[in-house]
Amino acid sequence: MSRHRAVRNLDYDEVMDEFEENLEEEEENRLLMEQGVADVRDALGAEAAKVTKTQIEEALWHYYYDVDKSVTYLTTKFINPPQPKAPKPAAPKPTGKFIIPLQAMLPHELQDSLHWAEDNRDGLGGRASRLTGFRQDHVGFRVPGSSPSYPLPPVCLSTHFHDMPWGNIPKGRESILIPPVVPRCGLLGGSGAPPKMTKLQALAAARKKKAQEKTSEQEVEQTRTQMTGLSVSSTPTQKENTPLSGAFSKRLKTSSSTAQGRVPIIPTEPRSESEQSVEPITKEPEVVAEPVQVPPVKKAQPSAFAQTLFGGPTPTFTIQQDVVTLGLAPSVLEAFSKPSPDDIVLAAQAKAGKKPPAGQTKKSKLSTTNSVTSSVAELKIDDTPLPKSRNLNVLSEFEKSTQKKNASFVVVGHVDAGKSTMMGRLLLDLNVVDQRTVEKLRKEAHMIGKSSFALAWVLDQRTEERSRGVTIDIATNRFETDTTAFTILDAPGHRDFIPNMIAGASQADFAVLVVDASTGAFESGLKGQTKEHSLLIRSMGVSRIIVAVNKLDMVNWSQERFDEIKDQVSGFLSATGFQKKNIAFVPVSGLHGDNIVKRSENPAVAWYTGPTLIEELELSEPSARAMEKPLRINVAEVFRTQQSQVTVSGRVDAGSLQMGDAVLVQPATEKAFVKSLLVEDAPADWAVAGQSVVLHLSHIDPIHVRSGDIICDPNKPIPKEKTFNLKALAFDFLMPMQVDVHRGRLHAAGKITAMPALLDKVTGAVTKKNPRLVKPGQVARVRVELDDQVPLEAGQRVVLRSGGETIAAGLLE
Ligand SMILES: Nc1nc2c(ncn2[C@@H]2O[C@H](COP(=O)(O)OP(=O)(O)OP(=O)(O)O)[C@@H](O)[C@H]2O)c(=O)[nH]1
Repeated sequence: MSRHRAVRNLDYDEVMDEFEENLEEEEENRLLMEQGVADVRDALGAEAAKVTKTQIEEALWHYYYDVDKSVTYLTTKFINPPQPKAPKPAAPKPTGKFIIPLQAMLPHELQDSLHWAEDNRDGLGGRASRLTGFRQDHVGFRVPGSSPSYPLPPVCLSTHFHDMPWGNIPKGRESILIPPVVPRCGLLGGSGAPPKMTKLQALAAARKKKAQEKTSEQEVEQTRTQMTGLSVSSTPTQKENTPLSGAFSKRLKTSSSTAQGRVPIIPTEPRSESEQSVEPITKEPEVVAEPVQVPPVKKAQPSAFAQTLFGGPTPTFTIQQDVVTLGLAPSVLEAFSKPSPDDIVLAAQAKAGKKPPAGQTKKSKLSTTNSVTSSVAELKIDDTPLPKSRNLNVLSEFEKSTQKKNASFVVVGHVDAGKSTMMGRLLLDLNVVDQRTVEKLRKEAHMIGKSSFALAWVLDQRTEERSRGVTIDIATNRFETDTTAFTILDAPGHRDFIPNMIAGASQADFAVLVVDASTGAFESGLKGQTKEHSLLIRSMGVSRIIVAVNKLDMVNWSQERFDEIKDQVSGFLSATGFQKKNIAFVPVSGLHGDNIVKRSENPAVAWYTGPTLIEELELSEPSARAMEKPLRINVAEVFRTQQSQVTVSGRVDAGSLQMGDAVLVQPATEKAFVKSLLVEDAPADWAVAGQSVVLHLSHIDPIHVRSGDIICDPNKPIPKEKTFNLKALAFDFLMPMQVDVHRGRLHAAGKITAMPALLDKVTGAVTKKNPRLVKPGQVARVRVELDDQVPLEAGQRVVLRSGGETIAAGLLE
């Protein structure tokens, strides 16, 4: 078994613990020796002067502090040495029948020394052989590796070598043989005073001996497992030698620490067979007379373990050495022979952008590449200069301007009530759309059997809308009268597209409610979206409404029908919250253009002398503008243009802005700059509340801007809320339930968590606390909790829907 394997099999923690314990025992041994010397001197009496203290100590050490044996030995050897016997005739040389090892001819002290040396071939403490009871008698000596053992007669060197020339020493020059009590070769390779055998050395030797007997692969695997679980702390002293940072450096430090503190780290070359031989021992000192001199002994190379325990040549720490001298299995060595991919990445990061070194696995390369790619992708390097601001006083500019007043209205009503056709007619008669375009649309509509939708196609421009004959999303268009610039928000009437209608209604100053006057259509519409749209627009703050009683041509312009519808709708609208002064009725035919822009020339409509639709529109005042409040723009659409990767359209709900302004996008909380802007589709330097704008933003990534977001003043941003209280008008039964919250283009999932009170519709006073149920038509304070944070603030209007139905709408408190 190699020394490495033996070292691996040691439990280093246990060894070190015992080493510390034995330091204390060293002191006990010293006291014991002093006491023994004193006892021996007492026993020798006057003869004690003939021996030195060193001889006494060696005797005591040899006989394990046995005073009697030590006295006998000292008396025999030093005080009353036996007279040398006369040389005997030459002994018969051993025959070839019995080959007796030379060791067997040595005195038992030398035999011990020889065994001790054998035990120390590889540098580990062989003195343990004596402490562990390994004593060999010179009779029946058994040579390891040879068998059988042969009983031999006692021999002595003087007898054995009596015929040797150098053995014929003149009598006067004879000296007394003092066999070395402790051999000078071995563990530490020292030649000075014999070191004491400590328990720790004995333990190490015993374990080595034991470890040598273990050779199975199972034990190797077990050792690997133990090494894997080995846990040691790092020491700062290794930091100087391990300049790498990160996990790799940490592991190096740990490894070094382990080696330094517990494991031998000096790589030692395996000794040659010659070095491991017992040849030096065979040249051990002869039995010579005084002076006592120990012949030079070849120094054994101190073992790595011995160096660790007792010190030795200054070790040289290198990373590779640390790993190698751990004596790990090849697979383990391989695993730690190179920096791990993580270490490489960390090192590369530390070196700021240098290429990772080769040798990584494909997987690590891929992950590193992905990481770098994503990092690069996340880099937002917008080196375009910031837009220059003219630092205008926008409100002052607005006052000085000669712009027409802006007004936007949403066109609502039941599906197929004629909303798009009516707006098409309006644009046609206002020459916003020329007759040629309408003729073209008429032909196209005719080709698919939808000739009657030609005017509607002026606004319904999507293929699906045209093929299906229904409006799907809000269609915007603009026209101007002498006094006002109008923005049309043509909303879908189909119930499936209510959220889009809500988005349109949120941008409107007032509304045009289109009612189909044909037989049966009005009634069905009243039960359908006529009623729902009316409730919604009122709940969303629209206070002015123009009811266009359409398709009267289909009922021969019946005044009765008109009056009937007027009565029913006005009653309903009043109940919804519209004031009578803000409700207007106009008998029209969108398809034929009666009373849209031009007063009807049909005699059947002579009974109506009131304003046309366009006149009613002009009579409608836009709602109050919150120009002096912090900037709030409700983002309707986000798209890409030549001017900017991030272009948004929407309506300025509050405040003002100008080119070059910094803005904040919520809920992303991302800053951007207004590169340029359009107001009512025309380039402008500034915009104020109530205007529809298109903003070209810079210094922001498109992923941070979505429909429904709020662009706001970065100094006074709109808060992001997850819960809010709502003063809601119930369209359906309300109770704690899941709801969808709609605000403009924003849709957010949430739930009604509480209904603190029922409120009076007019005064807003609490009429009942904590109702279990809110009935349709009642107003209540409800608490809504959202799944995610949403930019919300008091004064905003939101709609609650559930299961595809509008169940409530109201005002944030
Ligand atoms: N006779 C007659 N038909 C009309 C009039 N206005 C619209 N229509 C017809 O009504 C049908 C629906 O018209 P649209 O304008 O698409 O109705 P809408 O309200 O916009 O429909 P959605 O937007 O899908 O809800 C078309 O066939 C029109 O020709 C009208 O004044 N008289």
